[in-house]
Amino acid sequence: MTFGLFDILFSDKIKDAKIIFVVGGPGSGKGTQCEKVVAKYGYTHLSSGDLLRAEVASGSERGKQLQAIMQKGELVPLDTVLDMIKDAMIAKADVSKGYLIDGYPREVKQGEEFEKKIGKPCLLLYVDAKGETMVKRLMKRGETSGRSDDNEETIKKRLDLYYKATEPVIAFYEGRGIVRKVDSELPVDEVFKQVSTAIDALK
Ligand SMILES: Nc1ncnc2c1ncn2[C@H]1C[C@H](O)[C@@H](COP(=O)(O)OP(=O)(O)OP(=O)(O)O)O1
Ligand SMILES: Nc1ncnc2c1ncn2[C@H]1C[C@H](O)[C@@H](COP(=O)(O)O)O1
Ligand SMILES: [Mg+2]
Repeated sequence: MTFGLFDILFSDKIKDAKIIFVVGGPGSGKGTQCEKVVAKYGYTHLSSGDLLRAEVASGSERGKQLQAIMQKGELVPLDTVLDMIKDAMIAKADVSKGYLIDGYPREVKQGEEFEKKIGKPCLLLYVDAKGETMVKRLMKRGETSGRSDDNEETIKKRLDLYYKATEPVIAFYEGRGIVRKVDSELPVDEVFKQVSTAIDALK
């Protein structure tokens, strides 16, 4: 991997910005909590899923390929999603004091590559809910979301993949001591109190 002048300038610009990974199962409430963090703390919310859906909505050839993968509940290639996140971070580097990286890393390798190319997270917010709760929430959300992956078959695949590929991410960062778990079985505002406690504790 080579670093150019541009990468050095980017690293310098974001050196004081907090990077928070927001990890949890599909429908656990990551996006819901991130919106509240944006409102209270003014951080920049970057959801990897939202970035990918924007590419799909653009109608590009790449978007068509991504849609086929997401429809099946599978993960898109690491480089694609990391490049999108990095570009979105660069676009906000002058104004952002903190980044919420929602839905990333989905596997340990994604976390390692992020740290090589962008920087280290200071916190991993683990948004925890039971499998049955997540399925219920997504089935309900699917009535209005328009998301092609909010259907019974794809929800099951997304959940299986979460347990297999993403839960090890939490164990990986627990080893670093930066994981804070919030109980997303509780009402949204109660969950947010726990989220706020974790963010307020950051130096
Ligand atoms: N604590 C909560 N209690 C009840 N409903 C909740 C709670 N948090 C979120 N929801 C609802 C809002 C949505 O309709 C649905 C999923 O929440 P959302 O924030 O979109 O999850 P998510 O971002 O983790 O899902 P995905 O991984 O699919 O993007 O559940
Ligand atoms: N970090 C990611 N790596 C690979 N694929 C991803 C990532 N984030 C989102 N995706 C794909 C696969 C997911 O099923 C869909 C929807 O993501 P969501 O976080 O539920 O909005 O996008
Ligand atoms: Mg979401």
